[in-house]
Amino acid sequence: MGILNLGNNPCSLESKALIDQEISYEIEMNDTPRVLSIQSHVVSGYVGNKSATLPLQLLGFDVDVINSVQFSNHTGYKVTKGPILSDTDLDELIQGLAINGLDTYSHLLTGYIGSPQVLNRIASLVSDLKSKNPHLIYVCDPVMGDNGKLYVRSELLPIYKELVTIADIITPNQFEVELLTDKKVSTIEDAWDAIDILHQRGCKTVVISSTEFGNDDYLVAMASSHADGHRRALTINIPKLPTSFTGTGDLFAALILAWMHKTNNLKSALENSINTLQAVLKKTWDYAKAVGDSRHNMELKLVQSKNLIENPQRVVFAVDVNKS
Ligand SMILES: Nc1ncnc2c1ncn2[C@@H]1O[C@H](COP(=O)(O)OP(=O)(O)O)[C@@H](O)[C@H]1O
Ligand SMILES: Cc1ncc(COP(=O)(O)O)c(CN)c1O
Repeated sequence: MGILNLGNNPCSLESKALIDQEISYEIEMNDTPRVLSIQSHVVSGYVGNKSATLPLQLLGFDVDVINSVQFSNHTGYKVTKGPILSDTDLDELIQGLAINGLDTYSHLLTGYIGSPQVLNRIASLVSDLKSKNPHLIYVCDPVMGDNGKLYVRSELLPIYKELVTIADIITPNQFEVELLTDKKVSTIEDAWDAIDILHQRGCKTVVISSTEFGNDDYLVAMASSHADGHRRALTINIPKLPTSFTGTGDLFAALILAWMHKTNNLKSALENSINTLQAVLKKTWDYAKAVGDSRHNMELKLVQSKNLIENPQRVVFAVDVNKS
């Protein structure tokens, strides 16, 4: 806006300062990370892209959104209605972006995808986007189900088993780890074994959003990465709220993406993500307790948590685990 006022005396010191300021804004804009996020959209509530977009934007990302479904609400309500994106719809959107030169991204994030045909397109999309930006990070949240129940079609599983091998970061929950590895995960050692299987298949960073091994007080999130021949393995205990939420996995994947980019440090990324989630969930649960815990009242209180997302307060901390 300074530039518009420069007409009269473009050589003055003041105007030069304004021009310098404009240039630095422009550089900042060019440096802004750009995420292509392919997940569900819900008209009402906060899952999928509705859960991921605002936090990514608040943390400084431009977010380009493709809605894999447009549902009235998440699948936990009495009914869920709305259209599912087809593979030809996806192809058209990607083509439009490519023709206009809009397909250079720093990150690709995929979450809830309702159709096997669309999920089948993601591997080639990853390689196309990596040909535009070889440094692109692909974060795959293999959204399939929770607590032993699938909430997507079972044909998605074999496709995810392939897809996670080309992802840079994956963020499954405990049930999804079991599905991906065909391995029952009943103890923390089972979980480390499953993580090793996923590393052996090619995934560099595995973050399990939560595990539960019979402890009523804590969930445990686990993170492990192999980078430049160096292994880092972490766990973090999460005080458990006595209820269940929806959209938390989607928020978690978005936060991990954002904080990995901002800190380039698995421990900080895990701590910031978990602490943000705890603050958002506490706000959500306090509200639901006060007004009644209907599905609608249990939707994440994201908008109300703007400051907590921007400035996570670290209350719980990750610990290193010795793994070779
Ligand atoms: N009942 C709960 N109490 C405390 N934190 C929770 C609870 N449910 C979810 N979370 C938080 O949300 C994150 C993601 O939840 P999770 O259930 O693992 O994902 P998903 O929705 O994919 O199943 C966890 O890491 C945890 O921080
Ligand atoms: C449309 C939709 N999108 C995404 C999700 C995933 O939610 P969560 O983050 O809790 O795994 C759900 C949960 N059933 C859903 O119904």
